[in-house]
Amino acid sequence: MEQLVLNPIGHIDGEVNLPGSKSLSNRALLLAAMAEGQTELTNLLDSEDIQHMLNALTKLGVSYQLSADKTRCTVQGLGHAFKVAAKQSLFLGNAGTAMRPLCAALALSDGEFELTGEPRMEERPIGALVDALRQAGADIQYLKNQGFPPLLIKGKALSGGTIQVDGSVSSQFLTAVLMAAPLFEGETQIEIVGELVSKPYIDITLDTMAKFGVQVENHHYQKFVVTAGQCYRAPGTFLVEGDASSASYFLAAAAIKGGKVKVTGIGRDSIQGDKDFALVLEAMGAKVNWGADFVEVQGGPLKAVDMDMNHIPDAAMTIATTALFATGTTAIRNIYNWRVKETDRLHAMTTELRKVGAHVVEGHDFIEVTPPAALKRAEIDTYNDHRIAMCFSLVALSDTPVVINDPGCTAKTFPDYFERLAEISHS
Ligand SMILES: O=C(O)C1=C[C@@H](OP(=O)(O)O)[C@@H](O)[C@H](O)C1
Ligand SMILES: C=C(OP(=O)(O)O)C(=O)O
Repeated sequence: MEQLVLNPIGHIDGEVNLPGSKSLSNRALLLAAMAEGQTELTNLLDSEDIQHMLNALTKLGVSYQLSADKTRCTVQGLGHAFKVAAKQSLFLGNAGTAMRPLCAALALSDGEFELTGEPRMEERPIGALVDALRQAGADIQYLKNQGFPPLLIKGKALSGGTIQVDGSVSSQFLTAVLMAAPLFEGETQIEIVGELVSKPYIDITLDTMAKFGVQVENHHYQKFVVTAGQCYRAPGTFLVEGDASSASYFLAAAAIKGGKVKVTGIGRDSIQGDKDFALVLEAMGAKVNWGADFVEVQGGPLKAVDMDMNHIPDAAMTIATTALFATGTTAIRNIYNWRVKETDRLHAMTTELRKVGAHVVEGHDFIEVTPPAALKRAEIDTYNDHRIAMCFSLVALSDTPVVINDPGCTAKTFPDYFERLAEISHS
C-alpha cells in the first residue's frame, strides 16, 4: 500500500483556485445530456466521480467533447430521456451523485440498465429512492441485497402524481426524483417523509434545474411541485462553481496555522451550502473575508464549538480534525448519515482521531473531540474515503509528522489534493 509522510508544515499562506464542484458537475452533466440543445460546461471537475458519470453517458449514447484537461465539456443534449437498444451495464464506482440521479433518470428511459458499483456502494442505501420511484410505476429490482445496489432497471414511461420520498437518510434521493420529474408524464407532487437531511444540496439541485429551464415550487422543503409541460433546455454555457467542500481543507489550514488563505471559485453568492464552513471557522475564532468569487480566511487562536452540522455533512468532517487545534471540546451534532457514506465516517473518524491522541466520544449521531496536550505521530487509515485522507493532512500543521495510508483515495473528488496543499505550505 502506498503511504505519504507529511512533515510538519511551518506556515500556511497563499491562494488556491478551486477545482469544480462535484455536486454541480454531475448534476449539470446529467441535465445537459437530457436537455434540448448543446451545453458547454466549464470548470468541470476532473475526478473519479465525474468520470463515472461521463462513462455512463457514453454508454447511454450521449455525445460530448471533452477538452484535453477534462475541465471543459460540450454536451449534445438528447432533448428527452435515454434510449438504448441493448441492455447496458453501468459501473458507477462509489459515486452517490451518479448512482442516485441515474437510477431515477433511467427508470423512465427506454431500455434495460444494470447499475453496479464498488463493494462499498453495495452497502450504501438506495431503498428510499426505489420505493419512491415505484410509486410512479417504476420497474426496479435489487440484484443482491434488498434496498442496496446493484440494481436492474427496466425503463418505461412513468406517470407523475404524488410521490412520497423519505429524506431522512440522504438528500440525494429527493435530488434524484426532482431531476427526473420533468420527464414524468404528468404533474409531480413530491411529499417529504421524515426530517430532510443535508438540505442545502436541494438548493443546488433546484438552482441547476432552473438554469436548465425547469421551475420547481418549493413548499418549505416539505413538498415540491413540478408542473407538467416543462422540459430541460440547454443554457448554452454552464460555469461550474469551485468545490466548496474541497475549499474546507485549505481554509481550515489557514485558521489553524494563523496564516492567510484565499480560495477562488466560490464566494458570498455561491449556491453550495458548504460555503458556510467558513462561518464555523469564524465561530471558532478565525477571520473571514467574503467576496463575490472568493473566500479568505486568516487564522487566530481557535476555540471549540458545539454545533448542529447536518447542513454541511462533508465539510463538517474537516471540523473534526480542526478541533485538534482548538481549546476545549468540539461537538459536531446531527450527523448520523456520516455512517452511510464512503465508510462509516463516525466510527472511522473516532478511530483515527484517537490514534493521534485525541479524546473522542462517538455518539449515534454526533462526535465530540478533545485535543491532547501534544499530537502523537500516527499512521492514518483512510478506508477508501477521500475526505479522511484530506482531513488528516491537517495533522501536519502540528509539530508532529503524519502518515497517510493510501493517499490516492483522494481521486474520488480531488486527485491532486496533496500537490495543491503543498503550494500553500511553507517551511
Ligand atoms: O447531492 C449531493 O451532491 C451530495 C449530497 C450529500 O449527501 P447526503 O444527502 O447523502 O448527505 C453530500 O454528502 C454528498 O457528498 C453530495
Ligand atoms: C458523501 C460523499 O460522496 P457521494 O457523492 O458519493 O455521496 C462525499 O463526497 O463526501
